[in-house]
Amino acid sequence: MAEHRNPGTELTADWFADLRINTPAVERRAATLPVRRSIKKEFQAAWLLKAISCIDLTTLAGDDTEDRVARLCAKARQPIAPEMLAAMGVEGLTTGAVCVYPTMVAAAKRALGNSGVPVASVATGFPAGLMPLDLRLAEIRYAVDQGADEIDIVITRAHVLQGDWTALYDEIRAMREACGAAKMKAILATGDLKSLENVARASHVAMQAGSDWIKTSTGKEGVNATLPVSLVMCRAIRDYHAQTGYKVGFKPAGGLKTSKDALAWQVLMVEELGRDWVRPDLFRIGASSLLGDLERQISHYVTGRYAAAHRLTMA
Ligand SMILES: O=C[C@H](O)COP(=O)(O)O
Repeated sequence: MAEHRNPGTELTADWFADLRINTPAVERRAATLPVRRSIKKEFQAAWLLKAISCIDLTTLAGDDTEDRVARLCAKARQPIAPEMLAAMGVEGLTTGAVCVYPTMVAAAKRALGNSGVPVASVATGFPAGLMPLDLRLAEIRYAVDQGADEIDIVITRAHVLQGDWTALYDEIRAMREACGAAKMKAILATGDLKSLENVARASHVAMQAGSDWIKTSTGKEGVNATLPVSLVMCRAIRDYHAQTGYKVGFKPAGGLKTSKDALAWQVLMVEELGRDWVRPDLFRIGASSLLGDLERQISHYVTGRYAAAHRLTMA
Protein backbone atom coordinates (compact mmCIF):
# COMPACT_ATOMS: atom_id res chain seq x y z
CA MET A 1 0.00 0.00 0.00
CA ALA A 2 1.39 3.40 -0.96
CA GLU A 3 2.58 5.53 1.95
CA HIS A 4 -0.15 7.91 2.79
CA ARG A 5 0.74 11.36 4.13
CA ASN A 6 -1.22 14.50 4.70
CA PRO A 7 0.92 17.46 3.61
CA GLY A 8 -1.36 19.95 5.37
CA THR A 9 -2.42 23.36 4.13
CA GLU A 10 -1.93 26.98 5.08
CA LEU A 11 -3.80 27.90 8.26
CA THR A 12 -7.32 28.47 6.94
CA ALA A 13 -9.48 29.68 9.81
CA ASP A 14 -12.50 30.14 7.48
CA TRP A 15 -13.02 26.37 7.55
CA PHE A 16 -13.74 26.34 11.27
CA ALA A 17 -14.12 29.86 12.67
CA ASP A 18 -17.92 29.96 12.49
CA LEU A 19 -18.74 26.36 13.13
CA ARG A 20 -21.47 25.60 15.67
CA ILE A 21 -22.21 22.19 17.08
CA ASN A 22 -25.59 21.00 18.23
CA THR A 23 -24.37 19.11 21.30
CA PRO A 24 -27.65 17.34 22.18
CA ALA A 25 -27.92 16.11 18.57
CA VAL A 26 -24.33 14.83 18.63
CA GLU A 27 -24.97 13.07 21.93
CA ARG A 28 -28.18 11.47 20.66
CA ARG A 29 -26.47 10.23 17.53
CA ALA A 30 -23.46 8.92 19.50
CA ALA A 31 -25.78 7.02 21.85
CA THR A 32 -27.19 5.03 18.93
CA LEU A 33 -23.80 3.82 17.68
CA PRO A 34 -23.24 0.89 20.07
CA VAL A 35 -26.62 -0.62 19.12
CA ARG A 36 -26.64 0.01 15.37
CA ARG A 37 -26.61 -2.93 13.04
CA SER A 38 -24.10 -1.74 10.48
CA ILE A 39 -21.87 -4.62 11.58
CA LYS A 40 -23.93 -7.80 11.28
CA LYS A 41 -23.69 -10.34 14.10
CA GLU A 42 -22.33 -13.10 11.85
CA PHE A 43 -19.44 -10.87 10.78
CA GLN A 44 -18.54 -9.65 14.25
CA ALA A 45 -15.61 -12.06 14.72
CA ALA A 46 -14.07 -10.73 11.50
CA TRP A 47 -14.53 -7.18 12.79
CA LEU A 48 -12.88 -8.13 16.07
CA LEU A 49 -9.87 -9.38 14.11
CA LYS A 50 -9.89 -6.13 12.16
CA ALA A 51 -9.93 -4.22 15.45
CA ILE A 52 -6.80 -6.10 16.53
CA SER A 53 -5.05 -5.10 13.30
CA CYS A 54 -5.83 -1.47 14.19
CA ILE A 55 -4.69 -1.47 17.84
CA ASP A 56 -1.77 0.67 18.95
CA LEU A 57 -0.84 -1.77 21.69
CA THR A 58 0.29 0.58 24.41
CA THR A 59 2.28 0.76 27.57
CA LEU A 60 2.81 4.24 28.98
CA ALA A 61 3.46 3.71 32.67
CA GLY A 62 6.06 5.13 35.02
CA ASP A 63 7.22 1.62 35.86
CA ASP A 64 7.72 0.44 32.26
CA THR A 65 10.82 -1.71 31.75
CA GLU A 66 12.47 -3.16 28.67
CA ASP A 67 11.17 -6.58 29.71
CA ARG A 68 7.60 -5.34 29.81
CA VAL A 69 8.04 -3.70 26.42
CA ALA A 70 9.49 -6.93 25.01
CA ARG A 71 6.45 -8.87 26.28
CA LEU A 72 4.13 -6.29 24.75
CA CYS A 73 5.96 -6.59 21.44
CA ALA A 74 5.66 -10.39 21.50
CA LYS A 75 1.93 -9.88 21.91
CA ALA A 76 1.86 -7.34 19.06
CA ARG A 77 3.57 -9.84 16.73
CA GLN A 78 1.22 -12.64 17.70
CA PRO A 79 -1.90 -11.18 19.32
CA ILE A 80 -4.01 -14.35 18.93
CA ALA A 81 -3.03 -18.01 19.30
CA PRO A 82 -2.07 -19.37 15.84
CA GLU A 83 -4.53 -22.30 16.14
CA MET A 84 -7.37 -19.86 16.77
CA LEU A 85 -6.38 -17.82 13.72
CA ALA A 86 -6.06 -20.98 11.63
CA ALA A 87 -9.60 -21.97 12.67
CA MET A 88 -10.76 -18.67 11.20
CA GLY A 89 -8.70 -19.06 8.04
CA VAL A 90 -6.48 -16.09 8.85
CA GLU A 91 -2.72 -15.83 9.02
CA GLY A 92 -0.12 -13.20 9.83
CA LEU A 93 -2.30 -11.01 12.04
CA THR A 94 -0.44 -8.37 14.06
CA THR A 95 -1.52 -5.24 15.90
CA GLY A 96 -1.32 -1.91 14.07
CA ALA A 97 1.69 -0.74 16.12
CA VAL A 98 3.07 -0.67 19.63
CA CYS A 99 3.10 2.64 21.47
CA VAL A 100 5.71 3.44 24.12
CA TYR A 101 7.71 6.25 25.73
CA PRO A 102 10.78 7.51 23.81
CA THR A 103 13.31 5.73 26.02
CA MET A 104 11.60 2.40 25.22
CA VAL A 105 11.68 2.80 21.43
CA ALA A 106 15.03 1.03 20.91
CA ALA A 107 13.91 -1.95 23.04
CA ALA A 108 10.64 -2.13 21.09
CA LYS A 109 12.45 -2.01 17.75
CA ARG A 110 14.72 -4.85 18.85
CA ALA A 111 11.82 -6.96 20.07
CA LEU A 112 9.76 -6.39 16.92
CA GLY A 113 12.65 -7.25 14.59
CA ASN A 114 11.52 -7.76 11.02
CA SER A 115 7.87 -8.31 11.94
CA GLY A 116 6.82 -5.12 10.14
CA VAL A 117 4.96 -3.86 13.23
CA PRO A 118 5.70 -0.12 13.53
CA VAL A 119 6.82 1.52 16.76
CA ALA A 120 4.94 4.63 17.81
CA SER A 121 6.51 6.88 20.42
CA VAL A 122 4.76 9.55 22.42
CA ALA A 123 6.80 12.76 22.58
CA THR A 124 6.59 16.52 23.23
CA GLY A 125 6.38 16.28 27.00
CA PHE A 126 3.59 13.69 27.04
CA PRO A 127 1.04 13.87 28.59
CA ALA A 128 0.74 17.60 29.51
CA GLY A 129 3.13 19.03 26.91
CA LEU A 130 4.13 21.89 29.19
CA MET A 131 7.78 22.10 28.20
CA PRO A 132 9.61 24.69 26.09
CA LEU A 133 9.01 24.06 22.39
CA ASP A 134 12.70 23.45 21.57
CA LEU A 135 12.82 20.65 24.15
CA ARG A 136 9.60 19.15 22.78
CA LEU A 137 11.04 19.19 19.26
CA ALA A 138 14.30 17.70 20.52
CA GLU A 139 12.30 14.89 22.11
CA ILE A 140 10.67 14.12 18.76
CA ARG A 141 14.09 14.02 17.07
CA TYR A 142 15.40 11.72 19.82
CA ALA A 143 12.51 9.28 19.35
CA VAL A 144 12.93 9.29 15.56
CA ASP A 145 16.65 8.74 16.00
CA GLN A 146 15.91 5.74 18.23
CA GLY A 147 13.90 4.28 15.36
CA ALA A 148 10.31 5.40 15.96
CA ASP A 149 8.14 5.00 12.87
CA GLU A 150 5.33 7.14 14.26
CA ILE A 151 5.23 9.99 16.75
CA ASP A 152 2.23 10.79 18.96
CA ILE A 153 2.53 14.48 19.89
CA VAL A 154 0.44 16.39 22.43
CA ILE A 155 -0.81 19.90 21.76
CA THR A 156 -0.71 22.92 24.06
CA ARG A 157 -4.27 22.95 25.36
CA ALA A 158 -3.96 26.65 26.31
CA HIS A 159 -3.69 27.60 22.62
CA VAL A 160 -7.11 26.06 22.06
CA LEU A 161 -8.65 27.48 25.23
CA GLN A 162 -7.42 30.96 24.25
CA GLY A 163 -8.41 30.57 20.59
CA ASP A 164 -4.84 31.20 19.47
CA TRP A 165 -5.03 29.18 16.26
CA THR A 166 -1.83 30.62 14.81
CA ALA A 167 0.19 29.50 17.83
CA LEU A 168 -1.42 26.06 17.66
CA TYR A 169 -0.81 25.73 13.92
CA ASP A 170 2.82 26.89 14.15
CA GLU A 171 3.58 24.50 17.00
CA ILE A 172 2.10 21.47 15.23
CA ARG A 173 3.79 22.42 11.93
CA ALA A 174 7.15 22.56 13.68
CA MET A 175 6.46 19.15 15.24
CA ARG A 176 5.53 17.69 11.87
CA GLU A 177 8.84 18.94 10.46
CA ALA A 178 10.76 17.43 13.37
CA CYS A 179 9.08 14.08 12.65
CA GLY A 180 10.69 13.89 9.21
CA ALA A 181 9.68 10.61 7.62
CA ALA A 182 7.94 9.38 10.77
CA LYS A 183 4.17 9.74 10.61
CA MET A 184 2.56 12.01 13.16
CA LYS A 185 -0.51 11.66 15.34
CA ALA A 186 -1.76 14.81 17.06
CA ILE A 187 -3.29 14.14 20.48
CA LEU A 188 -5.88 16.82 21.18
CA ALA A 189 -6.53 15.79 24.81
CA THR A 190 -10.21 16.47 24.20
CA GLY A 191 -11.12 16.00 27.87
CA ASP A 192 -9.25 19.30 28.51
CA LEU A 193 -10.80 21.32 25.67
CA LYS A 194 -14.10 22.32 27.34
CA SER A 195 -16.42 22.23 24.30
CA LEU A 196 -17.15 20.21 21.18
CA GLU A 197 -16.58 23.39 19.14
CA ASN A 198 -13.04 23.54 20.48
CA VAL A 199 -12.57 19.86 19.62
CA ALA A 200 -13.67 20.54 16.04
CA ARG A 201 -11.50 23.64 15.69
CA ALA A 202 -8.43 21.93 17.13
CA SER A 203 -9.05 18.98 14.77
CA HIS A 204 -9.04 21.31 11.76
CA VAL A 205 -5.89 23.12 12.84
CA ALA A 206 -4.08 19.84 13.52
CA MET A 207 -4.98 18.56 10.05
CA GLN A 208 -4.08 21.83 8.35
CA ALA A 209 -0.69 21.64 10.10
CA GLY A 210 -0.06 18.22 8.51
CA SER A 211 -1.07 15.57 11.06
CA ASP A 212 -1.42 12.08 9.62
CA TRP A 213 -3.87 11.07 12.36
CA ILE A 214 -5.78 13.04 14.95
CA LYS A 215 -6.10 11.31 18.30
CA THR A 216 -8.53 11.99 21.12
CA SER A 217 -6.60 11.56 24.35
CA THR A 218 -3.45 10.60 26.17
CA GLY A 219 -5.27 8.17 28.45
CA LYS A 220 -4.25 10.44 31.34
CA GLU A 221 -6.97 13.12 31.18
CA GLY A 222 -9.96 12.96 33.51
CA VAL A 223 -12.17 12.13 30.51
CA ASN A 224 -10.61 10.25 27.61
CA ALA A 225 -12.13 8.89 24.36
CA THR A 226 -15.91 9.31 24.15
CA LEU A 227 -18.23 8.66 21.21
CA PRO A 228 -19.56 12.27 20.97
CA VAL A 229 -16.04 13.70 20.78
CA SER A 230 -15.06 11.00 18.29
CA LEU A 231 -18.10 11.79 16.13
CA VAL A 232 -17.09 15.46 16.00
CA MET A 233 -13.50 14.55 15.10
CA CYS A 234 -14.61 12.13 12.35
CA ARG A 235 -16.83 14.84 10.85
CA ALA A 236 -13.89 17.25 10.86
CA ILE A 237 -11.84 14.57 9.07
CA ARG A 238 -14.66 14.22 6.52
CA ASP A 239 -14.78 18.00 5.96
CA TYR A 240 -11.01 18.18 5.58
CA HIS A 241 -11.14 15.38 3.01
CA ALA A 242 -13.88 17.21 1.11
CA GLN A 243 -11.77 20.40 1.11
CA THR A 244 -8.39 18.90 0.25
CA GLY A 245 -8.82 15.32 -0.98
CA TYR A 246 -6.49 14.08 1.81
CA LYS A 247 -7.50 11.28 4.12
CA VAL A 248 -6.45 11.86 7.72
CA GLY A 249 -6.62 8.96 10.16
CA PHE A 250 -8.46 8.80 13.48
CA LYS A 251 -7.22 7.34 16.76
CA PRO A 252 -9.52 7.10 19.76
CA ALA A 253 -7.46 6.36 22.89
CA GLY A 254 -7.94 6.09 26.60
CA GLY A 255 -10.38 3.83 28.41
CA LEU A 256 -11.25 1.52 25.49
CA LYS A 257 -11.31 -1.91 27.10
CA THR A 258 -14.03 -4.13 25.65
CA SER A 259 -14.95 -5.76 22.34
CA LYS A 260 -18.16 -3.75 22.56
CA ASP A 261 -16.10 -0.55 22.60
CA ALA A 262 -14.07 -1.73 19.59
CA LEU A 263 -17.25 -2.51 17.63
CA ALA A 264 -18.92 0.80 18.55
CA TRP A 265 -15.92 2.80 17.32
CA GLN A 266 -15.75 0.75 14.14
CA VAL A 267 -19.46 1.41 13.52
CA LEU A 268 -18.70 5.12 13.95
CA MET A 269 -15.92 4.89 11.38
CA VAL A 270 -18.04 2.92 8.90
CA GLU A 271 -20.99 5.28 9.20
CA GLU A 272 -19.11 8.59 9.22
CA LEU A 273 -16.12 7.89 7.00
CA GLY A 274 -16.85 4.61 5.22
CA ARG A 275 -15.55 1.05 5.40
CA ASP A 276 -12.48 2.03 3.48
CA TRP A 277 -11.30 4.16 6.42
CA VAL A 278 -11.25 1.17 8.81
CA ARG A 279 -7.73 0.01 8.11
CA PRO A 280 -4.49 0.42 10.04
CA ASP A 281 -3.15 3.39 8.10
CA LEU A 282 -6.34 5.38 8.74
CA PHE A 283 -7.71 4.00 12.00
CA ARG A 284 -5.96 3.07 15.22
CA ILE A 285 -7.32 2.27 18.63
CA GLY A 286 -4.93 3.34 21.38
CA ALA A 287 -5.33 0.85 24.19
CA SER A 288 -3.35 -0.82 26.95
CA SER A 289 -6.03 -3.30 28.00
CA LEU A 290 -8.38 -4.05 25.11
CA LEU A 291 -6.64 -7.00 23.51
CA GLY A 292 -7.53 -9.41 26.33
CA ASP A 293 -11.27 -9.02 25.77
CA LEU A 294 -10.97 -9.21 21.98
CA GLU A 295 -9.06 -12.46 22.42
CA ARG A 296 -11.72 -13.79 24.77
CA GLN A 297 -14.58 -12.98 22.38
CA ILE A 298 -12.76 -14.44 19.39
CA SER A 299 -12.00 -17.59 21.35
CA HIS A 300 -15.71 -17.80 22.21
CA TYR A 301 -16.57 -17.49 18.54
CA VAL A 302 -14.15 -20.28 17.58
CA THR A 303 -14.79 -22.73 20.44
CA GLY A 304 -18.35 -21.83 21.46
CA ARG A 305 -17.34 -21.20 25.06
CA TYR A 306 -15.40 -18.67 27.09
CA ALA A 307 -11.84 -19.68 27.94
CA ALA A 308 -10.74 -19.39 31.55
CA ALA A 309 -8.89 -16.12 32.06
CA HIS A 310 -5.63 -17.92 32.90
CA ARG A 311 -5.63 -19.55 29.44
CA LEU A 312 -5.45 -16.19 27.70
CA THR A 313 -2.49 -13.88 27.83
CA MET A 314 -4.18 -10.68 28.87
CA ALA A 315 -2.71 -7.59 27.27
O1 LIG B 1 -2.56 6.15 23.72
C1 LIG B 1 -3.04 5.28 24.40
C2 LIG B 1 -3.55 5.45 25.76
O2 LIG B 1 -2.56 5.88 26.62
C3 LIG B 1 -4.11 4.16 26.25
O3 LIG B 1 -4.98 4.40 27.30
P1 LIG B 1 -5.54 3.17 28.17
O4 LIG B 1 -4.40 2.77 29.06
O5 LIG B 1 -6.70 3.74 28.92
O6 LIG B 1 -5.93 2.08 27.24
